[in-house]
Amino acid sequence: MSEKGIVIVDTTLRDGEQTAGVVFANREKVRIAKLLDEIGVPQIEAGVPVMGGDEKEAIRAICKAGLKASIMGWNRPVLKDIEASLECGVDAVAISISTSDIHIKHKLKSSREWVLEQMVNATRFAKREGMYVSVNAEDASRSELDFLLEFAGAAKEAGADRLRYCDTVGIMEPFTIYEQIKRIKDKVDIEIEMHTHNDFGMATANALAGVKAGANYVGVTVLGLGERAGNAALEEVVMALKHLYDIDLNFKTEMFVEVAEYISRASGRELPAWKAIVGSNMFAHESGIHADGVQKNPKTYEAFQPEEVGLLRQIVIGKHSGTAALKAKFAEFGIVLTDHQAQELLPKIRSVTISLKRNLFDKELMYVYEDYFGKRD
Ligand SMILES: CC(=O)SCCNC(=O)CCNC(=O)[C@H](O)C(C)(C)COP(=O)(O)OP(=O)(O)OC[C@H]1O[C@@H](n2cnc3c(N)ncnc32)[C@H](O)[C@@H]1OP(=O)(O)O
Ligand SMILES: CC(C)C(=O)C(=O)O
Repeated sequence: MSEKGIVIVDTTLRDGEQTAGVVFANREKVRIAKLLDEIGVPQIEAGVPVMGGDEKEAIRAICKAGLKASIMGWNRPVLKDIEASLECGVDAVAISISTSDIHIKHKLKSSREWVLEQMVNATRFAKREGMYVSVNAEDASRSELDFLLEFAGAAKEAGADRLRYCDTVGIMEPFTIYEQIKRIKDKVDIEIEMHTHNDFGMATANALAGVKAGANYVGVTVLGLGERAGNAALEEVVMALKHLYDIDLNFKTEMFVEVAEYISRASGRELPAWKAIVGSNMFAHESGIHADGVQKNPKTYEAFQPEEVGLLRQIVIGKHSGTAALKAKFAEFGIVLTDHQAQELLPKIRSVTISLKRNLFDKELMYVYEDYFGKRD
């Protein structure tokens, strides 16, 4: 594990907004930045200043909002990009260029030498302007390692503060990414940020593997929003660091659901019930054995306490419920079911849930009870 503290870099406002079809209104961008700042994000990548217009205005407004967080603008290693960032008032710039031959040849239609030259010149320029500089190796995971090392070394020499290792198309897995990050850390004395995409569902695991290998910055987005299958999710990385790696970044995690719901609304993207950490099913228990266990001790089927992320525990009565859940549910209505009554009621409830193809609401449960045992006094 890295000896340096782990720093979260949230890019919901840049890579998150690059999700095909997503647009945040300017006031939403500012509100999101304030929320991220409030929960404890130390660095916010606010967008792409060279786009101009609304984007530039929103970034400028975020810079003027008096936040504690560092505000970063994303740039190509191009003078007009960096000048646009400076005009917004950011204190940090991402200077991004591809290091893989596939990108260099087919996208940039250029050479490795050109890539190095652009990156070095842009980094020197940004440093002269007093910026914190993160040099981004786009498509690092498909780059030849020797060239990536040369790029990292040149970035360091030009004054870069860190290297952002980008698994741009999300093709890495944790064991390989661990080896790669370790190699870079062994060869070049530079801090590393993990920027991982989720094309194979491994963005969070890959980010954590990078941390284990010595990376100490982790790029994330709320809900894992981002290009294609998205990025490593803020809520997953922070909670995994806390509970699996014992690294508590002191985030206001109890606001995670509020923030996730806001981003979901602002992006027009669903917050799935089964979403790790913040989905409404995280602490909903239907299966009889689970509901029974959780009532005896929540730790039996919960990784952490629901309040820690702003959720509540729920016992759901459905097809897979058992008698312990039924008794607990009816106790909430002030009805004490005997073991015998619970056993009699269970098959009736099960058959209603099957015919409705869903769990039962409280009122429906009472109707089944009254149909069977008669109306309560
Ligand atoms: C992996 C990532 O997430 S990278 C970040 C991607 N984000 C975005 O693209 C969102 C914001 N982008 C934009 O608003 C626009 O694409 C702009 C303003 C950056 C550029 O717009 P345009 O000038 O119209 O160019 P367009 O988008 O069509 O094409 C991109 C150009 O940038 C070049 N380019 C791409 N990456 C880089 C780079 N890192 N460094 C230098 N040039 C680059 C491409 O080769 C292409 O140049 P060409 O027109 O000479 O072939
Ligand atoms: C440009 C970088 C930072 C990126 O978003 C990626 O490679 O996925």
